[in-house]
Amino acid sequence: MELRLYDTLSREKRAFTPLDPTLVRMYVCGPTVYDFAHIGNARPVIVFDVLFRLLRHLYGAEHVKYVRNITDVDDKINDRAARDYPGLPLNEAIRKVTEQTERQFHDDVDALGCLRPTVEPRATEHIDEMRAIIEKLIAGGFAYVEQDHVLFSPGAMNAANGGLPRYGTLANRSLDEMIAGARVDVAPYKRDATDFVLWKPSKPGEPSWPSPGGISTPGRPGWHIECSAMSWKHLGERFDIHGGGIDLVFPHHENEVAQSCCAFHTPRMAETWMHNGFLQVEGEKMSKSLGNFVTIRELLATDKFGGRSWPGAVLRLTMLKTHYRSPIDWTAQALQESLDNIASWNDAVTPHGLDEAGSYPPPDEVIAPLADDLNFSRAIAEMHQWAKAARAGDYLAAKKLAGAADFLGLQRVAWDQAVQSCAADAEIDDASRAKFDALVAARAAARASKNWAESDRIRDELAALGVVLKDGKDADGKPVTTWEIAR
Ligand SMILES: Nc1ncnc2c1ncn2[C@@H]1O[C@H](COP(=O)(O)OP(=O)(O)OP(=O)(O)O)[C@@H](O)[C@H]1O
Ligand SMILES: [Zn+2]
Repeated sequence: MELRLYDTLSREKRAFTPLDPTLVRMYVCGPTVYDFAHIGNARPVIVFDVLFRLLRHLYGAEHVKYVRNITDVDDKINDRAARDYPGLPLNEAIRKVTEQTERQFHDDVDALGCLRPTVEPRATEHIDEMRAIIEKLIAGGFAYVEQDHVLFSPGAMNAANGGLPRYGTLANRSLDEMIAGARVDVAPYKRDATDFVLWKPSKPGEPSWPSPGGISTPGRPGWHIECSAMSWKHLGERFDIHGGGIDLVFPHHENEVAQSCCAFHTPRMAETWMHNGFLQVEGEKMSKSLGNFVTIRELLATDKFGGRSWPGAVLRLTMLKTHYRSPIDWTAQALQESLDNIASWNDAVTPHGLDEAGSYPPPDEVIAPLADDLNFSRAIAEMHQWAKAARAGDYLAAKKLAGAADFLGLQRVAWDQAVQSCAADAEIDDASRAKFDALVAARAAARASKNWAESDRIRDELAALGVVLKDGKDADGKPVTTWEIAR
């Protein structure tokens, strides 16, 4: 079966041909480990997990290598470590934060039915490779040392002749435009506004390593060089697929391409670039900085979103109902629908006595849409058809439904329990009720004083709790706003 994938670089869906069919190589940018992952962060993990499963199916499980890194060096990690463990030396505190966050991340994505990647490299274990790439870039005239920093020069890359891609191609931006649009207050160690950091000095007490480029003081790597180094170490100079969220296209992936292609004198880093769309709340990207996020853990184990906890299979199915490149609006109503789907699938397969832990083969009717740039919703539409037939007594349809669910990682073993635990409509407790009432009142006050920004902020905060606002009229016909759990 032909696999077709959309490539961000060429902006088209193309037939996928691995560089080496005996080892298909995929790299996906992983989490920065300083806090619980939110459900937006789970989207690339789930999307590329399905692709990993598909590649294993098409090429053989032992012929696919999936690398997803762990970024364990970052300012946000340092800040969190200093805040949470003020009594400990910073390096020890950092280790505590990163080890604990990595464990939490694994528990969470395991619960979402994701397979572990073949390799999960940590940035701090690849500093030698980062230094080696930086030395190559300096030697090639693509990078320079200034005030104990090493900077990459996109201008030098585009001035070089022969065989290199032009900087800006992946993001579809021209360097000239970027220069024109650059802010005026450029850091003093940069020759050009578009130059980016490969290596920087560490502050006292921060993690540090011997620096490249003849710099005598110890330092630490920039973020982009980490992925060039880890993909090189585990997949080589060129590999098949590089993935991540759409927000990573620029600057992160653009800079990875620049570093890797200039260091290894190659025209491409990855043959296919794939990016998932945003998971959104009320039309905005779910993100830590906007504060409109709900963690995977909260969804699985608390009633923070939509007034009840949600089984991993329900979260996963909800994620798979939307094409991976389209935005998803994350609502309690969508989760409730997925829960209903799983309940009805459970009813459809249970009478046929299929082995719940057994892995039935995925039907071609599911592989075919997935091989067409991961068309999840067409695959799920097939599952609904089989459920209908299975309910009417069709054993083969039940087996196909089970096979599709197993292939998609929808954890059939947990269906029965999931359905039971969610059967009773969760009661909204008094504390939540009081909190929602207070937020609605605060929003009304903000609107009365024409503070629209605050009123929008509160609406978003409620949306992130799975609560929607309802405009209505009171007994005297005056407009009032009430709330309800989105269902
Ligand atoms: N709302 C979202 N929808 C889809 N993917 C997302 C979303 N937010 C982050 N990602 C993806 O999650 C992965 C981990 O990213 P990272 O650890 O940098 O999170 P982040 O972008 O810092 O989160 P935040 O945006 O909340 O600050 C990346 O592939 C990123 O593209
Ligand atoms: Zn990366």
